Amino acid sequence: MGLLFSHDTLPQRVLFGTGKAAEHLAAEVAAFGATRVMMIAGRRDANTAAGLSARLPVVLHYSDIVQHVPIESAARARAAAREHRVDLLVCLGGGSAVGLAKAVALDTGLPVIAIPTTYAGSEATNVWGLTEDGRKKTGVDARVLPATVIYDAQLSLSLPSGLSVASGLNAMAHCIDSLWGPRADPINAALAAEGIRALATGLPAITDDPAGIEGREQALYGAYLSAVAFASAGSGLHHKICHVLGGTWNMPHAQTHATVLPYVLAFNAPHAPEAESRIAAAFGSPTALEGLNALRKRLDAPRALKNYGFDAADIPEAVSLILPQVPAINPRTVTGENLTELLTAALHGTDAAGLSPVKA
Ligand SMILES: NC(=O)c1ccc[n+]([C@@H]2O[C@H](COP(=O)([O-])OP(=O)(O)OC[C@H]3O[C@@H](n4cnc5c(N)ncnc54)[C@H](O)[C@@H]3O)[C@@H](O)[C@H]2O)c1
Ligand SMILES: O=C(O)CCC(=O)CC(=O)O
Repeated sequence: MGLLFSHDTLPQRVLFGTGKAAEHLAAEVAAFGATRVMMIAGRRDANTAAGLSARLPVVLHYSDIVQHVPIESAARARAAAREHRVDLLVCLGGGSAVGLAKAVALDTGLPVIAIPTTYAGSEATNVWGLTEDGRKKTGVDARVLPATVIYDAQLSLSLPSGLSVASGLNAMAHCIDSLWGPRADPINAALAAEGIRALATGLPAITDDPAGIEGREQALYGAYLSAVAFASAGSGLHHKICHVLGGTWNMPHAQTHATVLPYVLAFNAPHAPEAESRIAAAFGSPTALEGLNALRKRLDAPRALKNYGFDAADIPEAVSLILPQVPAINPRTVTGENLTELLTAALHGTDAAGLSPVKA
């Protein structure tokens, strides 16, 4: 059969330019006609946020940001936005800052301008996430898609190499999972392949020269492509696993993704030949797993879930929480047995290539 697919492109303006964030932000705030801006940025970013918004009509600087957006944190931010009669949300920071802005937008319908400083990619998706009683819930809603994204590599220079690697591999996971996600299509695949290439170029450049701009620009560009592909394709097996681990054991998002990725790739790739050859080609390596592993080695990537708050005793609960969420279509059938094997290998950081092949 020829090509047969449907694809939704999300409406969003992207402004890219190193050293241009203040100029781009001022123009966007003016274009919105905003007069009461809520600036969401963590304490670490307070000075940068103040500098970027010095001449803007900011009525509230908000810094109470918690990873995985607990509902209590969302409620506080929503109340503050209402109290200050905010008409535009601007968020500066990683996925946690963007996630909080999305939580406010979900409730209020306020537009969001996102200025990301990690490679998490939340800025380019219409996906929200909230955590309640140790369970992370996600959903899709047009209201949470930032209207404008402003990428400025200068603002990511302070992201330490280790976090850059972990976050960049979070973006890599968006690319790889989008090749077998529930709504995978050729457009997502093209974006993902270019995202893999950009990240595989940018991340080593960052670790070689953390103060250099080119690697940071490539990583931001790759992160954007990865998020567009992920938003369109939907969560595949990898994201379902990391979503449960992050929400239930409050594990650090980027490091969890970076650790789990080679195991899901080793698990699925032998059963997804088209995805496997696309990933391999994007890495310029004989196989997808070899390409990813070579990059991970070069970057000294996060290796074992046991280093991030997960324990062998947690595996049965993780399996029981993940199994009902496994996408209906995955290249390889997921069972309690093979999922336990995958999580056990990721827990200890053993060679992903050693995962058992599917039984005939
Ligand atoms: N909804 C979506 O589509 C989507 C996509 C990806 C991630 N997320 C969510 O985003 C969150 C994770 O985002 P994250 O991995 O960016 O983590 P994060 O935003 O929590 O940032 C991680 C750490 O890096 C620090 N940091 C961020 N930028 C920095 C910089 N430039 N310099 C120095 N330090 C910096 C932060 O202060 C924090 O301590 C999770 O809650 C995840 O679920 C959502
Ligand atoms: O905002 C969320 O928590 C849900 C989407 C998400 O986290 C994507 C990812 O796992 O990287």
